[in-house]
Amino acid sequence: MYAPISEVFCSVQGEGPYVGSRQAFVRFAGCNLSCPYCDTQAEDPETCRFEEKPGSDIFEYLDNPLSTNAVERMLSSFDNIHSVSLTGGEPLLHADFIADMSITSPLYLESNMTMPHLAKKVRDKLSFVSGDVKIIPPSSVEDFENHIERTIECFRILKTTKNRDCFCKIVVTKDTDADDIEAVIGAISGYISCLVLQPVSQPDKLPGPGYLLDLQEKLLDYVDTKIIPQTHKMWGCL
Ligand SMILES: C[S@@+](CC[C@H](N)C(=O)[O-])C[C@H]1O[C@@H](n2cnc3c(N)ncnc32)[C@H](O)[C@@H]1O
Ligand SMILES: Nc1nc2[nH]cc(C(=O)O)c2c(=O)[nH]1
Ligand code: SF4
Ligand SMILES: [Mg+2]
Repeated sequence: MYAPISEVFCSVQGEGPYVGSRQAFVRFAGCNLSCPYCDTQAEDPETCRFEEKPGSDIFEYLDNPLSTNAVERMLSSFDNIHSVSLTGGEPLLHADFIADMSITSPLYLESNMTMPHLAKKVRDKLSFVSGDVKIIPPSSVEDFENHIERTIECFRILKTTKNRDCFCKIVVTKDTDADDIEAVIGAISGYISCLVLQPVSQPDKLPGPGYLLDLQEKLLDYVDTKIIPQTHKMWGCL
């Protein structure tokens, strides 16, 4: 199996409840959405950059697409990791590649949770699911109701079990509608271990602290709700 991958590196998880845990990251190229706040390049790159020594800022470049064997070889150079983060872009677009991967470290999926038929293909391989709910404007998604139905179905498929921790992250901007969040959390609260409200990184789109704290108070009626900003950007690591 082959997939376009933009980077492979070792860092610590900078978001959500596992913040600070040492991870290897595999960033798949391409996405089915275009969230207005997205901080990651969407296009398929010709090469994948591989930072063999963590934090060195020295990269080796490999031609895309990469084989599962090539990715497994890169990952085997990283020691003492908690898990391997599969991110992107949207990693579920490469569900067959993920299903084909054979590594001993636990797999941690970062997904936009919009493609339930692909979620089914990888369900049994995942130990951690960091599932986003994308509250995005009509310009970014054709049919919002159907988008949310598919999101709920993905959470049902990838829900927390005795072998898997599934939690939810929502990027909150000053345009995010609290009622939209409440409706979807009401539907998925039984599937997740917690909800993380992730304030958007762009300062001009940031909601005020009062808005976030009111939202947290409301959502705590449904599920354990934390407010955690991205931390990796603060200290300049990948
Ligand atoms: C780049 S995405 C890749 C995985 C998947 N496509 C998704 O959106 O979950 C990884 C994480 O970064 C978050 N993210 C992207 N842009 C952001 C921003 N400007 N501020 C805060 N979080 C952001 C996403 O919401 C997601 O939780
Ligand atoms: N350190 C670090 N933590 C992360 N958590 C989610 C990331 C992502 O882009 O998916 C990410 C990332 O790119 N770097
Ligand atoms: S789903 Fe993830 S990668 Fe795709 S545009 Fe949205 S934030 Fe970016
Ligand atoms: Mg990121």
